[in-house]
Amino acid sequence: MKHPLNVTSEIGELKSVVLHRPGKEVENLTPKYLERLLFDDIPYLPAVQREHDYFADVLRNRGVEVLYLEKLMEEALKTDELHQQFIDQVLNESKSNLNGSRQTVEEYLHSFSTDEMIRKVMSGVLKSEIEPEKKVHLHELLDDYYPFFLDPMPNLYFTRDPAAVIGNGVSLNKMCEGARKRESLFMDFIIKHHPRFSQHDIPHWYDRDEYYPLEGGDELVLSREVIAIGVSARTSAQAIEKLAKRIFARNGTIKKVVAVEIPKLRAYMHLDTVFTMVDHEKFTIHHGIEGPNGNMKIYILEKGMDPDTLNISERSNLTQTLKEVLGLQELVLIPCGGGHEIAAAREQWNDGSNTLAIAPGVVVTYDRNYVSNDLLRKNGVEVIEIPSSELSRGRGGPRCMSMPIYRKDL
Ligand SMILES: NC(=[NH2+])NCCC[C@H](N)C(=O)O
Repeated sequence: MKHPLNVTSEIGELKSVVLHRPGKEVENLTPKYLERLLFDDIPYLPAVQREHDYFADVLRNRGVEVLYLEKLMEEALKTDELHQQFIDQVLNESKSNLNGSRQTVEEYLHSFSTDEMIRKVMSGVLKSEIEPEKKVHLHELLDDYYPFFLDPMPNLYFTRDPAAVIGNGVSLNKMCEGARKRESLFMDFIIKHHPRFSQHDIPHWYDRDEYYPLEGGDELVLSREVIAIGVSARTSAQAIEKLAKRIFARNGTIKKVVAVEIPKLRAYMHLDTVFTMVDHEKFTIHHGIEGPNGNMKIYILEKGMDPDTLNISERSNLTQTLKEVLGLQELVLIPCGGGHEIAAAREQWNDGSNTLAIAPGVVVTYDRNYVSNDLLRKNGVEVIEIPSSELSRGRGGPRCMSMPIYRKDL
């Protein structure tokens, strides 16, 4: 039986991808909770869905199999036992908001069919949804002025982050921000229980119950031998070490993990917001991540003498390091917004460097980043633009909105 996961590069022809179409969860955003829920504005639901459908159609038209997170999840929860197990886990991980109403919320979730229950968990449960007569305890009756029993998960359409496929294994991520911690539950259940995956040997390079945070936007598969991981606002050095050791212990093809430190800023939250691969020797970059003279802190991790050690060596120049680890003579870095002081900052904020490669030299990008898109074309890249007025409000681009599970080997 063919293994269901295969990602040995960022640019190999994309065959299967997991997306999430934004749903009611984005309508549960209000100004008061925007910052905590990691949004800068409230997307208009019909428009954000139209844009997302356009994105999915672009992929399908290019022969990519588009899988939806909630559909996979519904297919995974086939028994009553799994249904119950999922509800239990969601409630356990949402404990602080339940206000003593665990049983009430549990009964409420059980009143839905599996697909509706999954959508409910994603969109959040408002206290006002549950009939007052079901509230029996004083603390339930008292208003604590917080509207949710279960917080909405508006960032779910960024399927890149909670889990990432590397080789034929998965990194089930420990999300850094409270607002996103529960998101990785879905892929965890899918990998364990969906028939497409459950029959296979799928190594876990990381797990969601680890202590140190690691997010998929920081994980880039540069080649069969090399992965790059951002040391960022969301991903810690300790997590990178742990993942590297697990990967090396498996003795597969990956020999190097390149840790790239980037400034810990909201605008640059993950490595893929400032750096993505578009072709064998072409990358987008936002120069704001480089220090004076283009210097950066880059470390190459390799297998040490015994399973518990790593050899770590330092580098300072991104171009040189990429040439070295990828064995390239030439390398082109395509600057976001052409490196112009205003255009670069504006387009980076709207994910101008965040490209999703669907084949070598073919990328999907947001239409609004026209300076970056023109420059990509001038560098011989085929650029497929998608509408982005609403999608971009969540601060993520086409790469963030996709979780490739199968790419053709280069
Ligand atoms: N891979 C990415 N760059 N993802 C972007 C995620 C954006 C999301 N609002 C967050 O703050 O987490």
